[in-house]
Amino acid sequence: MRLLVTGGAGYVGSVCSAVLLEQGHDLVVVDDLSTGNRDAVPESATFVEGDLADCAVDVLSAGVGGQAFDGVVHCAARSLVGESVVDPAEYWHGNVVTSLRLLDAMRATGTRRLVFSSTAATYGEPDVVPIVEDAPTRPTNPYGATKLAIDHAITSYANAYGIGATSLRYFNVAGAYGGVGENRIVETHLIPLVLQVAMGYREHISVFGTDWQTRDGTAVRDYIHVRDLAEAHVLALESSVEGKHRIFNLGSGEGFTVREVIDACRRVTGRDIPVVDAPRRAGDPAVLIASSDRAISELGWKPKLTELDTIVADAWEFTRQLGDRSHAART
Ligand SMILES: NC(=O)c1ccc[n+]([C@@H]2O[C@H](COP(=O)([O-])OP(=O)(O)OC[C@H]3O[C@@H](n4cnc5c(N)ncnc54)[C@H](O)[C@@H]3O)[C@@H](O)[C@H]2O)c1
Ligand SMILES: O=c1ccn([C@@H]2O[C@H](COP(=O)(O)OP(=O)(O)O[C@H]3O[C@H](CO)[C@H](O)[C@H](O)[C@H]3O)[C@@H](O)[C@H]2O)c(=O)[nH]1
Repeated sequence: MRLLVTGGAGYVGSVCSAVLLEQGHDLVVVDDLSTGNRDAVPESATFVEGDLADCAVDVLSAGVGGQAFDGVVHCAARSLVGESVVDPAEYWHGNVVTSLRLLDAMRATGTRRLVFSSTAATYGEPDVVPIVEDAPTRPTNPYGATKLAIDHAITSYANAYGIGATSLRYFNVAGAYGGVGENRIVETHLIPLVLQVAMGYREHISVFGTDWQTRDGTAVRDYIHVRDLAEAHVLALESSVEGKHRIFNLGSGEGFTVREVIDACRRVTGRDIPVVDAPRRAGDPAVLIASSDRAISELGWKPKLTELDTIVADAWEFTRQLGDRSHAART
């Protein structure tokens, strides 16, 4: 297929691009490099630097390479929970308006397949874990609200205009693949931050909240390897059904506390990782664990790299290889 990957210079988008290229697809990547890295885009993809909100129609109208597109993998977004609380306009415009422009461009150009990076943040604080796709959606921050709004728009566009769409609700993505991993200018995610401590770029890791109702008082998350995640995108594109919007949760189905993740990082790196207990972070739910049963049965998805130590080991390998070239080493 000839595919457009939005946000393909970002963490998830660049790994998805690498895996789609391995499967023989032809790719154009659009990214404004607001949080992505140009060198994360695979060499064999055509790269267009620009804001998707401005260039979606031009790119999809066969503006690059002169050929129509079969589908879009839409990863581009603003995705920092805390920032979305402080600056929601950036999120409603950057995520919702931009995605509507993309949907309109798909409609105008007859582009039939869409895979969208949705999130566990659409559910908010769950009543029951593991979380199934029919669980109530009550996002606790503007980031999750914008992603839910886009999911609703996609449902309407799919039903009315015949797009075959899939929203993949990722839980906590981690690990690395093909030389690409987490290397953001502003890093807020637990595993890359802990590994930065192991590298000596930070003095300690802060544990946000030690009084949650969990086995050790710290918050529980479901970590999914980015390689397994990318595979779900391939399956979703291949099985797309015109006029239908499907939603799938993607996680490993097992929850780990913040302290358990730090212990895994100590095991894998063999390094000292000092910890400082800190207050809860605004907007954080206590426990998020996915039920991925629907993706397994309907998409035929088979996550293979589900061990936490494997996920951390791949992230560590990437972090070490990147070394002084990382944003963390330079700040
Ligand atoms: N990382 C996670 O744990 C996680 C979990 C759930 C959902 N998601 C979603 O997955 C997607 C990718 O996340 P990520 O962790 O790779 O983030 P990221 O910040 O590494 O990647 C996002 C990319 O999109 C680009 N971008 C943003 N706005 C753009 C625009 N208007 N035009 C063009 N490019 C634009 C950025 O430059 C960046 O390269 C996001 O949609 C995010 O909401 C991520
Ligand atoms: O320095 C830190 C960073 C994080 N945490 C804790 O570690 C856990 C995981 O935090 P992350 O920031 O790594 O990930 P989140 O669970 O906040 O969010 C991620 O997963 C969500 C879905 O589960 C959303 O999709 C979101 O986009 C994505 O960043 C949370 O309890 C957080 O409070 C710390 O204790 N210290």
